[in-house]
Amino acid sequence: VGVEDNGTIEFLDQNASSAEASAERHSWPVGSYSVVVNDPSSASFFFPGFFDTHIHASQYPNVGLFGKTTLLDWLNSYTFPLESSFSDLKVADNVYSRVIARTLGNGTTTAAYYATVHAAGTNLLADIALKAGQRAFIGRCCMDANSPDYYCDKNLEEAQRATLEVIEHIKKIDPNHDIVSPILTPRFAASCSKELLCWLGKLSTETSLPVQTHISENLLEVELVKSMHPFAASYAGVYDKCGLLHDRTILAHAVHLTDDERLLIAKRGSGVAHCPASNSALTSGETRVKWLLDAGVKVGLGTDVSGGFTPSILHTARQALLVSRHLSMKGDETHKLSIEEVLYLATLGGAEVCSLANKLGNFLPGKKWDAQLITLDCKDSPVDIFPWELEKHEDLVAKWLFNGDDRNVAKVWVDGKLVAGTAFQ
Ligand SMILES: Nc1nc2[nH]cnc2c(=O)[nH]1
Ligand SMILES: [Zn+2]
Repeated sequence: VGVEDNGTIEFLDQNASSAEASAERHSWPVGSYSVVVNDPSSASFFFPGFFDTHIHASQYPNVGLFGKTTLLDWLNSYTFPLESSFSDLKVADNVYSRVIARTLGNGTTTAAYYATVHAAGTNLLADIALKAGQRAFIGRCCMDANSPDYYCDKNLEEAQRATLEVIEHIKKIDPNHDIVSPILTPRFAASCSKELLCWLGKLSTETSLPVQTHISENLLEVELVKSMHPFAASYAGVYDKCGLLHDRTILAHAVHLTDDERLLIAKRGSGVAHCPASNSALTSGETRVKWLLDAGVKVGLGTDVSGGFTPSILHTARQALLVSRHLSMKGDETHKLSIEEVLYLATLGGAEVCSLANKLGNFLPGKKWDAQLITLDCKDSPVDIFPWELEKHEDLVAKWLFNGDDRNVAKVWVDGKLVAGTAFQ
């Protein structure tokens, strides 16, 4: 793969014998290129970097901790107490550094992060992502209603001020948002006033900034939203009436949508972050991914750490495949997702949800080199490969999906730069 200095993919050679030979064939002058070559006789391959379209960076210490709770009691007993501790920047620094190192090491080259309500901690998350070289959408969590006194925006004005502070900070550290971008983040309709939702919708229209939020994750939550916001006919309608449903909006979960909501979301061009590990852990339900795709809704994968127990998108893709089979066991085979389909959700699907498919998501020349080098025959590999399997590329990918982990991620590039992996020094 020939990559220009600015990280853009210039060419792909299926049969390159060496970097030099390949560069010469494409008339690249010596020294002006960077060509990465993979040995086809090894159990290794390049793969596009993963997109995590929904992850709460601040909840990383709680991965695996959810007991038998469901969404609303989980928020009160596990989540809000942890997030409130991010008023301490030492806690924020420790957790954010580790979650970024961990996700990058698992091949996540782009992540849409929730931080907490704290502006200073959220700014720190942006600093850490930029320094580590991970593409990141950074959201300060807005929550001015129906939230605990010890952890909330005290009023509308406070939510507005803190939101603008984070946008300003990120503009300063990455003016063109090449690597880190702010994302407007109403936590969910059940924790925001109508005034705050509509202010964020207006801000999004004026600035073109993206939006992320939760939708229809849990049946009790759906009822709560209905009672809090009777001005709209549906959960999706609340966001729509406030100008928050557009083609830069990421909606996490979307488990219990009605058909009308599905069509509205498709019409507005919003994307869904499918979070299968979280939906199983918190017994939220089973998102009908094929049903969404059939209507033209964009779908990517989200770990939803720490409703989800794994920071790995590979593991999340595995969960997406299994959840689709649980849906199909109820009698409708059309729900079943293939290996190719869940890996599409993990990469190009995620790029579409993040409105980045024009520059990321696969290896078409002209796109950016955000990539992983996967090696299945590495030291301590969790995957056993047999000699007769080396030529069967589809089988190698299947074995990787079901048994691989971060030990198989040898190198991770973002924007053409090597940023992580077991071979990263
Ligand atoms: N999974 C999940 N759903 C939410 N709904 C509102 N907040 C949250 C959260 O932190 N995690
Ligand atoms: Zn979430």
